[in-house]
Amino acid sequence: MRQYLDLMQDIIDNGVDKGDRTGTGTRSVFGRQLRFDLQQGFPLLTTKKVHLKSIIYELLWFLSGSTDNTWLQDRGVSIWNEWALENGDLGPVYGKQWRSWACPDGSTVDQMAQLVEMIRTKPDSRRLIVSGWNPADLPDESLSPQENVRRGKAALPPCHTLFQFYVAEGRLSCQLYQRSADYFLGVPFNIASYSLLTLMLAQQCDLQPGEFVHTFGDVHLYSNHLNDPAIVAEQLSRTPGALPQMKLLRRPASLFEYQYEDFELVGYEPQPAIRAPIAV
Ligand SMILES: Nc1nc(=O)c2c([nH]1)NC[C@@H]1CN(c3ccc(C(=O)N[C@@H](CCC(=O)O)C(=O)O)cc3)CN21
Ligand SMILES: O=c1ccn([C@H]2C[C@H](O)[C@@H](COP(=O)(O)O)O2)c(=O)[nH]1
Repeated sequence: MRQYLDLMQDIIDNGVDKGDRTGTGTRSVFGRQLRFDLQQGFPLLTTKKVHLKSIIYELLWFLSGSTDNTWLQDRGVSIWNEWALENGDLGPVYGKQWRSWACPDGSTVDQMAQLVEMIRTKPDSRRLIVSGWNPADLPDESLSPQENVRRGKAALPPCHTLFQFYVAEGRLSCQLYQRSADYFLGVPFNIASYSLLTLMLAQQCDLQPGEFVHTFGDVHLYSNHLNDPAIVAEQLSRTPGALPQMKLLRRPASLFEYQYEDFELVGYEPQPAIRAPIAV
């Protein structure tokens, strides 16, 4: 995961200091890419301990089509708490767009089910795409996440906006376009989440995993992470270790039937966790 630290240094060296929606302030660059060969191990950061349980449950939550934060809270995952209404509602976020995108005629599109079917039947297709970006459901940036949810909009617009798959020589690769990336807190989660999704889809479609290509729009370090020597500087002072392996212990009947217990991470020996405040 040397490339993760290299892009962190790139943001520090080449970034521009800007204000942002949360009022925290960021240093950012625009347009970057990381690549991970999924045959070389599972790309979970080793230079800090990453809480994989939250990542797995969040992905299973997206795949279930839920947009209710209480599903996560019931499983001990608190990463979406700051954006939800008291009843757990987050508005039409990822789960809704992935599994039941609303059409003007009242019908819905299950983009994930269609994706599995397309990879199986038309692996050479150049249309193996899922979009979370639905302009009809976008929040008003001048209102709080909760106020947007009350008005039927998403709490946040999707950060991982669009992803595409590619099949060649029996391998399945995934490229994500992430429009906005909290490099210290969000990105380690996003890398692991999409890598895991690619492993699951490969298993479901009888393919081997290929590459995860992570393309960024606005990739930023929040100034409170950057200016705290115990956060970004500490991360950069550490040397990456060997990557762990992710084992899928069972082949469920569909993409939508995986359970937390189906995943086993082997050989993860991270350095200690680094706590950081989240910008809301
Ligand atoms: N500013 C910001 N950054 C994000 O990454 C982000 C948002 N907002 N809003 C929506 C979701 C929520 N995500 C989050 C939220 C919290 C953590 C976080 O605090 N991570 C801790 C561990 C927390 C845990 O797993 O319980 C970490 O040290 O990685 C990570 C991603 C990703 N997204
Ligand atoms: O999966 C995620 C979700 C969110 N983020 C970050 C990126 C930004 O720092 C904020 C979202 O704020 P916007 O003003 O909507 O861009 O959350 C992430 O990195 N990964």
